[in-house]
Amino acid sequence: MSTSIPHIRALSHSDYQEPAFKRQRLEISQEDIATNVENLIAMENLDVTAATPTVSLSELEVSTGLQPADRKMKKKKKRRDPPLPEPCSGADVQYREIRELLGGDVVDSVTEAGNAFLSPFSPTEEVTVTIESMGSGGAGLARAPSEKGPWAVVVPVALPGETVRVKIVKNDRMHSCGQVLEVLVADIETRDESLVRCKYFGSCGGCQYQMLTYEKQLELKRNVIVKAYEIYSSLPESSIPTIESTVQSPLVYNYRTKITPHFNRPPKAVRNDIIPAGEHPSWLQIGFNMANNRSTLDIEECPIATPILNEQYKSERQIITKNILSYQKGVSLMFRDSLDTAFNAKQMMAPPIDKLSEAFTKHVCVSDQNATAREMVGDYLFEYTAGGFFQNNNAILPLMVDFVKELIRSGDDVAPPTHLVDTYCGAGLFAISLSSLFGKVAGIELSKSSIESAERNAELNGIPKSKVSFQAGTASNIFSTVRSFPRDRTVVVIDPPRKGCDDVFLAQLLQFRPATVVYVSCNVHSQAADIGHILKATASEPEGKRYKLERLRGFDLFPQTAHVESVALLKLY
Ligand SMILES: C[S@@+](CC[C@H](N)C(=O)[O-])C[C@H]1O[C@@H](n2cnc3c(N)ncnc32)[C@H](O)[C@@H]1O
Repeated sequence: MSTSIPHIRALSHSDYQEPAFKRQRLEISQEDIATNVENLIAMENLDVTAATPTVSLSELEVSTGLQPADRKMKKKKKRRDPPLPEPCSGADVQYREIRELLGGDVVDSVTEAGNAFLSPFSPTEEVTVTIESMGSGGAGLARAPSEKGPWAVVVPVALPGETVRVKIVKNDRMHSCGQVLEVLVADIETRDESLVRCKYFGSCGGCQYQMLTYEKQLELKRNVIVKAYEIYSSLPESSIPTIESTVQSPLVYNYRTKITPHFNRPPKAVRNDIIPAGEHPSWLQIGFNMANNRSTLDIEECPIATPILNEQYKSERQIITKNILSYQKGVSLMFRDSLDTAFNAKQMMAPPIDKLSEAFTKHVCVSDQNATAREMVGDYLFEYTAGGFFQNNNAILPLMVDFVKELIRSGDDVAPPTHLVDTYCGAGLFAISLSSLFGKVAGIELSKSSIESAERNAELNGIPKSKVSFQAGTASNIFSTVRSFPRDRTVVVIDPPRKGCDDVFLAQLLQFRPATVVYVSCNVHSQAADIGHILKATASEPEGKRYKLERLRGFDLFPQTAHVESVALLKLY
C-alpha cells in the first residue's frame, strides 16, 4: 500500500533545482570512466561469481558514453581504491554496517576483485528496495535487488521494513545513496508524518528523525550505544553494564544554540545581473548541507535552532541576498545564542544573585566568531569565544552535569574523591561546575582562547586560583602536572573531540590510574573503542588496579537527529 508522505513527495519533484552553474555531482568524470572500465576489464578476467556486481559492458558504455577504443586507451591506467574511512568516523561506522548487511566475506571478495567502487547503478537510476536495518547515522540500509549483485543502498528517512522507491544520488564504497521518491509500503506504526515540523526534512542533512515520536528517537539512540559497544569496544558482553535509558532533552525543538549556515559565491554567469529588490535568485542557496551530498540547500529557518537565532538568520539572509553579487568567496556564517553580554558579568555574579533579572534571561544572537558569548549552566556563568567550542544544547547541560556529579558521588563515602582532573576542558564546563565537590581541580585544553575563558570563568564564579588551575596544551601533558594528586581520591573527566583519545593520552592515563574516570563523549564509537582499550589493558592486573565499566548512559543533545552523546563511569576494582 502506497502511503501519502507529504514531505517526501515534495522532494521527489522539482521543488529543489540544482543551481545551473554547479557541475552535477553525479556527472561521471574521466577518472570515474577509467576506473569503471578497469574494473570491467578486471571483471572480464575474473571468474565472475554471484558475489560480483553485474554491469554489462554495453550498459557501461551507455552510462558513460565510452566507446571500445577508449577502453583500450584506458586499459593501462590503474587507480587504487581510496583508503578505508578513519576508524570510528561516521563513514567507518556505516561501512561496518554495510559489511554486516552484505556479509564480511562477500565485501572482502568484491574488494579484492577491485570492484568495491563499481556501482551497479547508473547515476539518477530509480530502484525499489526494502529497508532491512537502521544505520547508526539514522538512514535505512537495504540490499540492492539481487540481480544487481552484492551492493547496499543507504536511504535517509526510510525505516526498517519499509519498501521505498528511491533515486540513486551518489555512489560510494560498496553502496549507493538513495533519495526517497515514494514510500510504497510504510511502517505506519512507527512513521508519523504529522510530527514533521520542517518542510526541508528529508532533503536537508540536519535531521533524520522528525517523523518519529520522541520516545522512539530515544530508543534508537540507545540502540546506537548498544551496537557501538558490541562492535567497537571488543569487550565481552559481561563487561558491559546495562545501558541506561537515554536522557531526554527538555527541549526537542528550538534547542540548538549554534548554527552555521553557508553559501557559495555567485556564479560568473550572473555577476552582471541586477537582482530586483526583495527577490531571492533561484541560484542562491543559503542554508545547510543536503542529506546525501554536500551541496547547500536554501533554507529560511531551522526549527531545531533557538528562536533568536532564526530571527537573526532571517534578517541576515535578506542582507546577503541584496548584496550577493559583491561576494568574491563563499561564506560560512555563525549564529550563537547568548545571554546579553552588555550586562556586567562580575556584577551579575555578585550576591545577591537575581536569576530572574534581565541579565540572566535576555538572550541575544552573536554572529561575530571572535565576540564573547555567555551562558548560565546551573549556578555557574560561562563566557567563551562565540566561534570556539561550547556545547550546543544549553537546555540539557544541567542534566548532564548533574549526572556526572551523581557518578562521582556514587562511590565510597569513607574516602570520597578530593581531586579532579578535567581533560579536554574547553571553557571549563566540568572543572567549574564540579568544583564544589573537590579540594583541587586541574584542567587542560588545546585551545588557548578556551583556556583564557576557563580562567576567567573560574574568577567570575568566585573559585580561587589556589583551587583551580588551567593549562593550555595537549591533554596527555596534564599527567606530569598532577603527579602529586592522590590517585585513589582523584577523578579524571575525559571529554575529547569526535576521534577520541590518542594512544599517548591513554597510556598516560593508564599509568596514572585514577580511582575514577568519567568519560563524556560526542562519539559513542570512539568512546567504546577507548574504553575497550582501557579495560583490556588492565584486565590482568591485580585487584584494585583493574578498571570496570560501571555505568553507561546516552544524552540526547540533538533531538530530531540521529546523533547521541554518552557518559560512562569507570572505577578501579
Ligand atoms: C567535546 S569538546 C569538550 C569541551 C568541554 N569539556 C565542554 O564540555 O565544554 C573537546 C575539546 O577538546 C579540545 N581538544 C581537541 N584536541 C585536544 C587535545 N589533543 N588536547 C586537549 N584538548 C583538545 C577541543 O578544543 C575542545 O574544546
